[in-house]
Amino acid sequence: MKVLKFGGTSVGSAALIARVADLITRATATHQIVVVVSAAAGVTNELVNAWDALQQGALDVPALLARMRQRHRTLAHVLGHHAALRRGYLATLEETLSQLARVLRMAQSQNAKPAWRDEVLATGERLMAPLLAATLKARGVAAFAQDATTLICTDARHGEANVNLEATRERVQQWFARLGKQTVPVVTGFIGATPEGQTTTLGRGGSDYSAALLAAMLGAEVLERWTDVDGLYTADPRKNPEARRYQTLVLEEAWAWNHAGKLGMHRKALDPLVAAGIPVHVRSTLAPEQPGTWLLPADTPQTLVG
Ligand SMILES: Nc1ncnc2c1ncn2[C@@H]1O[C@H](COP(=O)(O)OP(=O)(O)O)[C@@H](O)[C@H]1O
Ligand SMILES: N[C@@H](CC(=O)OP(=O)(O)O)C(=O)O
Repeated sequence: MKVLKFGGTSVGSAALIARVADLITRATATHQIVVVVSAAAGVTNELVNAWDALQQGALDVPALLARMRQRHRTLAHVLGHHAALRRGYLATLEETLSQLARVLRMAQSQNAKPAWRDEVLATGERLMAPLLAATLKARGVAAFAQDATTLICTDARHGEANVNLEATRERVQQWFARLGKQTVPVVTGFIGATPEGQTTTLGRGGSDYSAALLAAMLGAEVLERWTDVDGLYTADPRKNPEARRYQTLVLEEAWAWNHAGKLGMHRKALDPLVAAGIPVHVRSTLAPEQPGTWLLPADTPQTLVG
């Protein structure tokens, strides 16, 4: 099986979501697939800003809800003429926005708690996973959205929660064993929950870590990390035009560089993969024909790449 992770830049428009759904559909022809998805580009930032404004007593809740509704209604154009799927998604959108409004109003009327901030930040992923699942269903794929709060067990360090690996492994493996081989779960990245069921977040960029946990715990053949650049570079290619793409990296070396902040991924993104010896293939959703970058465990036979 493979785990495919799509970051926010890969699902930032209806056209990109359609492209992502096509990539996933193609992958199901040869592999059992688990998808991990982030919030649409910019949505988590908007939620962070909203929370900060709330702290200063300056948040306009109806205006925020209207912007979130508009953005996701526009993204839902990807469902085209699939009226029932579109209706289903719009109902989920309204339920999720009502939940967001409820938490924001609670936070406005009492001392805002870090747990509520995580509940607010989780909204972006909770709006994207059902949309991508519906888009896959429109292509005949048996997909469903999976809220990761039932899979990723964490402590209560809100904003940057620590994952309980043993509890998470047990849940993830039991959950996966019950899935049909043709079924494609679309899991919300970035979020988990405390043993009491309180939503937590794994730190900004945390979907990389969510995907790595699932890939390691399921013994995936590979974790495909789909993003907006065609691999990992010697420096951030957006800031440094001289940056050069790596074709392959030794996973264990990349792990150290990533902890030093040099590869643009969540700090813990490679931890579970190094421990389990799972390769990573970093690829571009904008240019899927490009070879990308392979991160290979030190003992991988080179013939596996290709
Ligand atoms: N060494 C690096 N190699 C590749 N990309 C990097 C590197 N350092 C930083 N980045 C940045 O990481 C970005 C992709 O990560 P991110 O913005 O989180 O995307 P996603 O939406 O896929 O999660 C790239 O657009 C790039 O600017
Ligand atoms: N949406 C979250 C989690 C994440 O990982 O996003 P992305 O994959 O787009 O970096 C964030 O912006 O922090």
